[in-house]
Amino acid sequence: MAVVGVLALQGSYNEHLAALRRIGVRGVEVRKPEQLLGLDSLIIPGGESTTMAKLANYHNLFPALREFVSGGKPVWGTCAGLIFLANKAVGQKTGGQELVGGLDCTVHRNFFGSQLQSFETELSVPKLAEKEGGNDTCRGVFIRAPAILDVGSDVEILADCPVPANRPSITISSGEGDEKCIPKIE
Ligand SMILES: NC(=O)CC[C@H](N)C(=O)O
Repeated sequence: MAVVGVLALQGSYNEHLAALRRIGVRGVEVRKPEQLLGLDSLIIPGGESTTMAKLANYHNLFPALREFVSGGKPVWGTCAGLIFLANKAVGQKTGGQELVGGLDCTVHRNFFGSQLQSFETELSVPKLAEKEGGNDTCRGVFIRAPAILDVGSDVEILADCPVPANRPSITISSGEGDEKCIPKIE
């Protein structure tokens, strides 16, 4: 049976492990570099990416995570996990944070604002339904969520969501002076 690793440093790793159990898939907690060996795929859960990065540094996990990602096995990052996988992140805390990288995109860490601007919405995912079966919509939960600002030409976008009208305007620092991030509103 395939073994799915779940990065278990901080955040919603228990929920991912419980979801895997519910569908009869073996999930294992990953906290040390050697625990990545022999996994068939990896989930990096949501949580708080700065804290997660500090813990990953403490456990010397970044080199092994990068090796796993570049090895080409499936890796799924939700929320903070997505931030981990992005090649570039903006809106970081002072001093920045280390990223695993591998996904050719730029993310904004807290694009939608504070916890109060968290929201749920129905996402249209026809391409996913075509490939995997099931409904062509799926409930999206955006908890202090990041947004993907741009992607490389090899990235396939399976779903997107309009920017909510109540999203606060955020000033982001690109490292080359401050700039205003003005999202496309559909
Ligand atoms: N739900 C989440 O994982 C939120 C991620 C959070 N914005 C961060 O910077 O890590």
